[in-house]
Amino acid sequence: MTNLIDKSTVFTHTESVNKPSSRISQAWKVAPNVFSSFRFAWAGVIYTFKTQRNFRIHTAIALLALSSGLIVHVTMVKMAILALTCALVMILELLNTAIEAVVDLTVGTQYHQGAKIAKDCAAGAVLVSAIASVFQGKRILKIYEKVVW
Ligand SMILES: Nc1ncnc2c1ncn2[C@@H]1O[C@H](COP(=O)(O)OP(=O)(O)OP(=O)(O)O)[C@@H](O)[C@H]1O
Repeated sequence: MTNLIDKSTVFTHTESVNKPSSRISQAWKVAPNVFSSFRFAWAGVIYTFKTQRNFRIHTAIALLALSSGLIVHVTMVKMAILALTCALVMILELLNTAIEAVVDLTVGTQYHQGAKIAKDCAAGAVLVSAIASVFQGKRILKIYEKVVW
């Protein structure tokens, strides 16, 4: 069981939650413009890439599928579906990481049935999308026919 949150992060968050007015001013300071928002969003992607093995695997498979799509010259529409399918899996992995972090923030290392349900369902969403994307990718690319035959 991995706990994504360290104690100092929890303390800072609790402090800001207890002071609503300071939270608003902090939010303004934290993301003063749209470029900062992009930077923080990108930091989330980098964090997930660094800490989540499954996200790295999904990224590698997505790159492989997209480059295969280019190599076998699939149509633009099929390429778009392929890209969206890959993106969906990665988006759900990002949300899974976010849910894990919120659960860890709430219950820490304590066992809680609600925490188990939240984490299992979030992981289940990734699993379902990954299975669907494998079938979708195989159908679109028809790699077996092109490469094997
Ligand atoms: N606080 C908790 N209370 C009860 N069960 C928990 C708790 N934390 C984790 N679990 C159980 O342990 C499993 C693994 O949790 P963990 O936080 O290690 O996720 P993970 O292995 O990083 O998941 P993923 O591979 O999806 O990133 C969860 O799916 C859940 O069933």
